[in-house]
Amino acid sequence: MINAVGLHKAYRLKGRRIAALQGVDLHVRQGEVYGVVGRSGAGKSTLLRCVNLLERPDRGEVRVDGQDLTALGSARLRAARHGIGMVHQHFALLSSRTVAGNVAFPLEIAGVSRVERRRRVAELLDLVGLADRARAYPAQLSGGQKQRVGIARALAPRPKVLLSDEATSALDPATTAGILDLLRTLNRELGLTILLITHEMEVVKRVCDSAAIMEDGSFTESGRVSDLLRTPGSLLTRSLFPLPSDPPPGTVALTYPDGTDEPLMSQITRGFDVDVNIIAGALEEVAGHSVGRLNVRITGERRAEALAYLADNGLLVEEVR
Ligand SMILES: Nc1ncnc2c1ncn2[C@@H]1O[C@H](COP(=O)(O)OP(=O)(O)OP(=O)(O)O)[C@@H](O)[C@H]1O
Repeated sequence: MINAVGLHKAYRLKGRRIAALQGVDLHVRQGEVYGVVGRSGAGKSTLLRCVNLLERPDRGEVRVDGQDLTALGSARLRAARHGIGMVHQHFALLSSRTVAGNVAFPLEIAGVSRVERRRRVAELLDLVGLADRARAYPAQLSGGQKQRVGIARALAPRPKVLLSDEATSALDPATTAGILDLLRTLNRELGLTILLITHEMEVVKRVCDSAAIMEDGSFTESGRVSDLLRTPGSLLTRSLFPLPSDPPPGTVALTYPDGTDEPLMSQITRGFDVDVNIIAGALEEVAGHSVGRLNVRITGERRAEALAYLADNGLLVEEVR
């Protein structure tokens, strides 16, 4: 749905050249939630602005829904942007307009009739759980409610893609969870493709099907979260699941990407005559799936066979040296 290849972007600031994007390839599948996570200054906002061409990349190509945005003139680009909604960290609502007036705004610009606007605004406010606040002004809303208005407004032109620029970073954890769950629901029910940028791993953990880690203008790791959880040495896996203590050398870190239904530990103790001592462990939810991490000491003559058995059964097996 979003395919960006070889994106480069540099800024000039007081005679200094700042390379914000240094060859980013981004592939977001239709209907998935994709998170780009990284520290402040990594280039996340620049990347997002290059995806809808609010910022023109110096080099590289951006395709959204099959259309090469980098090749379009300004009129066709404006039209293409109707297919790409955006929500902002600080909501960007018009304070002089009511909730309904904010959501109706893009529809007015697009020349949608008054009757149709009313119908659509009511539908959108219902969708984001704000049907009873249509006449309120932004100043009368909580942060979470403001972001719901921002989301409803972004969805008004029926975009296929939603870009989220740190949509939850100004919100407290409970409100963040509510907004992320709303994004997940919209993703599932409307088939909306969502690209979000964030500096919080928790956001990736809660909603993302795929993710990339961004550092100094490029991706150091990217892919489906379920695949990254199977990738030895994955930074994302380490950041999502720091083990409770520094794992002692000679132990093994095990990741269960598909939950912990199989009694694999008892199978290896019986099947390979090894002893298993559990040192630390955690079970977490990742985008609605449970993922386990264990740090264990395994001893016995057939230890190597036991580890191979675990890997064959879908576990990521990493020896701690
Ligand atoms: N308009 C601009 N002019 C000059 N430099 C800029 C501009 N926009 C971004 N930069 C610089 O480009 C680099 C990447 O910035 P960007 O905002 O994309 O990072 P980010 O990961 O989104 O960080 P943050 O979360 O703090 O916004 C930074 O060094 C930033 O200072």
